[in-house]
Formats: sequence, C-alpha cells, structure tokens
Amino acid sequence: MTGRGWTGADVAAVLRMPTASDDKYSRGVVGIRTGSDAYPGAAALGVEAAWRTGVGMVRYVGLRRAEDLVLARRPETVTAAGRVQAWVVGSGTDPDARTEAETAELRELLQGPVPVVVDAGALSLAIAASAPLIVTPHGREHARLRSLLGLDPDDADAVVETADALGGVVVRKGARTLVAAPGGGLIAVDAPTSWLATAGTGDVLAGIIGALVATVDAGDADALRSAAVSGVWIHGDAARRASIARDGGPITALDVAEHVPAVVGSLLAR
Ligand SMILES: NC(=O)C1=CN([C@@H]2O[C@H](COP(=O)(O)OP(=O)(O)OC[C@H]3O[C@@H](n4cnc5c(N)ncnc54)[C@H](OP(=O)(O)O)[C@@H]3O)[C@@H](O)[C@H]2O)[C@@H](O)CC1
Ligand SMILES: Nc1ncnc2c1ncn2[C@@H]1O[C@H](COP(=O)(O)OP(=O)(O)O)[C@@H](O)[C@H]1O
Repeated sequence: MTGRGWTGADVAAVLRMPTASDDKYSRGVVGIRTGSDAYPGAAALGVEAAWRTGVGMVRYVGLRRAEDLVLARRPETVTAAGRVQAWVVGSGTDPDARTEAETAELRELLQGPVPVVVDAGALSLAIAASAPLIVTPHGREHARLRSLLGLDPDDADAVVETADALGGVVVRKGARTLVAAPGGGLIAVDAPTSWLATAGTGDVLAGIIGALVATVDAGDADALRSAAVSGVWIHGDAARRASIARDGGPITALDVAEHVPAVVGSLLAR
C-alpha cells in the first residue's frame, strides 16, 4: 500500500488567519458530543484540542460528569444549545451503555446537513449516515466498521474501499495514518513520533479535525478530506513539538493539544 504524502504547505492552505472583519461565529463553531460517565476525560481532551486549533466557539453537549470536567478545564466552552458548523461525536462512549434517546439524537445528527466527525463508540451508527462524514477508526475499529459494511475486516489497508462503501472520509489511525474519500486517492501521513501511541490522543485528533471541518465548505468533499488529513498532520507535528519540549521524552494527550497553537501559528507565518 502506498499513498501520496501531505506537506506543511498543504496544511497551511486549509488554515485561515482571522481578520478584522471576523467575529466568533464567522471563525466557525464546532459542537462536541463526546464522553460519558465511564470516559469523561475524552470530552475534555476533544474540547481542549478543538479550542487550540482555532475556532471561534466550542459548544459541548454531554452528561453532567463530562460537562463538569470540560468546564473546569475550559470555562470558555458554551454548553447552551445552538448552531454549529461541524459535530464531533463518539469519543469516550460505549455503544452498549448508550441510552435509546442518545442513540436517536445521534442518528438525527447523522442525517443532518452539518458535517460529523465520528469516532470510537459512534462508529457503528455511521454506516446509516447521510450527513457529510469523516470517521476516525483505529485499526480494530476499522476492522469492525468494515464488517458492518459487509467488507473483509482483515483488509486493514483497503481504506479507499471503506470510504467508497461508507460514502464518507475515512481516517484509519496508526503509526501511518491513511486517509481516503469516496472515489478519491489515498493519502498517508506518518506520525513523527511514536510517543503518540498513548491513551486519549485519538480523542484529541477528533477535536482537531472537528475544528478544521467547522471552517470549510461542508458541501465540498475535497475540502472535507483536506481538513481531515491536515488534522492528522497538525496532530503529529504537535506531538513532535510536545516531545521535543520534554527533551525527546514521553508525552500525554493533553500535551499534544497544548502544542497545537504553535503548529498552526508557524504554518500561518510561512
Ligand atoms: N481519557 C479517556 O476518557 C479515554 C477514553 N478512551 C475511550 O475508550 C473507549 C475504548 O477505546 P479503545 O480504543 O480502548 O477500544 P477498543 O478498540 O475496543 O480496544 C479494546 C481492545 O484493547 C485490548 N486491551 C485492553 N487492555 C489491554 C491491555 N492491557 N493489553 C493489551 N490489550 C488490551 C482489548 O483486548 P481484551 O482485553 O478484550 O483482550 C481490546 O481488544 C473509546 O470510547 C475511547 O474513545 C480512550 O480514548 C482512552 C482515553
Ligand atoms: N505506533 C504509533 N506511532 C505513532 N502514532 C501512533 C502509533 N499508534 C497509534 N498512533 C496514533 O495515536 C493515536 C491513537 O488514537 P486512538 O487509537 O484512537 O487512541 P485513544 O482511543 O486512546 O484516543 C492516533 O492518532 C494514532 O495515529
């Protein structure tokens, strides 16, 4: 399997410096519906990452325990209902523990006009979606998703086939992350450091991608794929910087989120 690469210049083309005529809404609003009583931390990680990527507003929708954690970490997060330009769902959720009401609301989101980044526990709902879609499975989740789509679960690198069957962008995470859009070519992004293989970095990635998706044209399939690949690139570079800041030592998921602004700033300054 080979795929074309992605460069800092490609990422910079997706980013936009705010101008004097911007306000918080024109900069994009991302809605994050993640976390659970079992995994409240995933909510805080995704919300932190979305803010750090540079949207005008992050709205969070979730259970009390996760919401409290999100607000303790990021009081600027808005927990009132309202419009968003992208959703992030599923990180830190277990489909077996989800209520019927929550499943129905997720299904409704997945039938709507707003693009949805689907991670972890919500992946099984993605197969029935009609919304513009980006799914972010790791290897095991990708195999499960392929089974649900009637594809060979063992064909780990057949990401283009998964994207075609799903009708959405697929980001199959790993040391080498593969990204494909329906009918499109494959793009591969190699992680600059394997310190990234640590709990919660996938939740951070979903927040980064959600923030980028909130700033692009939802009707443009190419733009959605570019936002997804750029999110993977930013995530990897933030991990590299986070480790360098610790003399090449280990990092945590929150360290990755905290280094995202430096990645974005340096790309916009080129
Ligand atoms: N801070 C947070 O809130 C975080 C929340 N998170 C959230 O957690 C949820 C589940 O995500 P996940 O990726 O762990 O799920 P999944 O693909 O089912 O993997 C399970 C597989 O792992 C294996 N396994 C388990 N323990 C093992 C061991 N010690 N050594 C070796 N293998 C071991 C296990 O094998 P088994 O024990 O069954 O043999 C099974 O095959 C998801 O919602 C995610 O967002 C995470 O993002 C982390 C931070
Ligand atoms: N060996 C590795 N080297 C570099 N990056 C990795 C490696 N393994 C996994 N990753 C990256 O780490 C992140 C892990 O995400 P995920 O599996 O969803 O974890 P979690 O659910 O704990 O957040 C992904 O971005 C993936 O690309």
